[in-house]
Amino acid sequence: MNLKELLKSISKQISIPDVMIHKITTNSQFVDKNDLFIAIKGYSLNGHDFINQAIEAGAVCIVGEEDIRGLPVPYIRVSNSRLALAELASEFYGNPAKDKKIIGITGTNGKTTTAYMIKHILEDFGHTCSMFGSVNTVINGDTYPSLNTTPDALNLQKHLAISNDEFIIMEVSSHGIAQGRIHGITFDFGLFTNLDHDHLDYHGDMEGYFLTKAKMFEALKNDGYAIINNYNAWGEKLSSMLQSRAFSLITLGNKENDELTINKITPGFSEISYKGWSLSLQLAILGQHNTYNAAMAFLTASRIGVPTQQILKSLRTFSGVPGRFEIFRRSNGTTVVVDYAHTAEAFSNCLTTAKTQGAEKVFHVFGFRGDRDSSKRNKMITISKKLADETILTFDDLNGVPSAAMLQELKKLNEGQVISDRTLAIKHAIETAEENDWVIITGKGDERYSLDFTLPANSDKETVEYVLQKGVKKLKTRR
Ligand SMILES: CC(=O)N[C@H]1[C@@H](OP(=O)(O)OP(=O)(O)OC[C@H]2O[C@@H](n3ccc(=O)[nH]c3=O)[C@H](O)[C@@H]2O)O[C@H](CO)[C@@H](O)[C@@H]1O[C@H](C)C(=O)N[C@@H](C)C(=O)N[C@H](CCC(=O)O)C(=O)O
Ligand SMILES: Nc1ncnc2c1ncn2[C@@H]1O[C@H](COP(=O)(O)OP(=O)(O)OP(=O)(O)O)[C@@H](O)[C@H]1O
Repeated sequence: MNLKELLKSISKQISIPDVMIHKITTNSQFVDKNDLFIAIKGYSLNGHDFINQAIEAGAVCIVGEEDIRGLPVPYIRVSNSRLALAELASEFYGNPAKDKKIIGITGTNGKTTTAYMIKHILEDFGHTCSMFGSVNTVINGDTYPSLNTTPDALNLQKHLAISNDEFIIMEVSSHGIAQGRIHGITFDFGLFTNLDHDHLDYHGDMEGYFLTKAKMFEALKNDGYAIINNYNAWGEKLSSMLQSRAFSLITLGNKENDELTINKITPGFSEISYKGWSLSLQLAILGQHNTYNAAMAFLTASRIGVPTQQILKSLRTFSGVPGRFEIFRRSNGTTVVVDYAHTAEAFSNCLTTAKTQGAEKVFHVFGFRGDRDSSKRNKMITISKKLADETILTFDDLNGVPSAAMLQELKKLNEGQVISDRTLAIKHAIETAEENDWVIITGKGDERYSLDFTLPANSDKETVEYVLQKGVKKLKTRR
């Protein structure tokens, strides 16, 4: 694309070279000849510090938000580099969002599961779907690993440009919203699953976190649908905020105005009321929280036009998401669950499910990601100690925190049991548990990477398969 043409919306500078740019990048290490480099102030580093490196590597123009002069190539100063990045990326890829039907899912928990459920229902009915989320990215039937829950603006626009699918189902994280990754995108559907204490290191307090999530609904089309889970108090608050908006507001809850009500949840089977009909919702996966996710998926698919009985049929065959309440059995009968819970409410759902399934004793193994919201840790410990019979703390992704400091923190939080080596902690719990006991491991799910390079980056699923000798003979020490 011609650089002058690309920059016309943000700069009237006549000295912009008349060149075809090769690509846009925000990382000086990836700059090639004739690239446009956009300097972003990051969480830990500042892209403006890498401008000279970018120019040396061949950047023909720089966009940034700091006052910088005397560069050998044109420098365009904008008020917000991240927003400029989103606008330029959209322009560069031909404004791909405008013709797409986009379903945005936000909330603390349940985004991935709900996204998978919607994809499964729509595909069963013959639609094609792209999906951008924390587990992986699926476009035109091909699967790629995901870097972030919500792709950065450049990748998002690129993904949209290459997708030929009828629907785009995307998880929208609060970081993604705050960092302008979805700037310029408009949604046909906006889903809010719930809100629980998380990411307050980034958002300050629950109100700030909530308002960031709520911003996604500013980008909902007037003829679109907001689908909100009012069983969560934050959902109710969001619903009342959205009352006067032009789009349709559809709620899941237990009040008269709610379109779908969950009357009874039993393992694998729930009774729901939908538009006056009494229906039974059957799921092959466990976890009472999954009934809420299924109800959100139901409401979405229903508005898209999938018949009710067809939706219920698809939900019955939904096999779950890797590392989300995934169940394994030891030869002695012990049930082992790998889950991705990161909040107190998610812990409560998991541990309660084990008890309602008849677990005699529940062993709970988990840790905390280093350098991330430490204010939620006490709540998580409290709920684990209340609902589990044995709480075993271990290392999660240290994310740069020295192991000695994390060990000290774990010992302070749980005077009982701390086994720092995650594999050993999991092995200990599984080998101690008896026939009717459950071992619940929360934190890494099937996440096969680590932000830290000091510990092996195995997922909990891999570790459990190794401990149970299910095909994995040797645990890889990927870092
Ligand atoms: C803390 C954070 O948000 N980091 C994100 C950020 O990293 P970054 O490397 O750009 O930031 P940085 O290191 O401060 O660098 C600043 C700038 O300098 C540039 N730079 C840096 C070094 C260099 O040599 N040259 C150079 O130009 C960088 O390219 C960048 O533009 O931008 C990257 C590209 O978009 C993201 O992948 C990365 O997400 C990391 C992996 C992360 O953990 N993010 C979390 C906070 C996150 O976004 N999570 C949510 C989900 C949360 C949830 O719901 O559980 C998500 O949507 O994924
Ligand atoms: N509706 C729900 N309410 C409460 N907890 C839930 C709900 N759905 C899932 N969970 C819990 O949250 C964990 C993560 O689920 P899921 O991956 O679907 O959520 P997410 O919003 O995508 O989370 P993340 O952004 O951390 O990947 C699950 O393993 C489960 O413990």
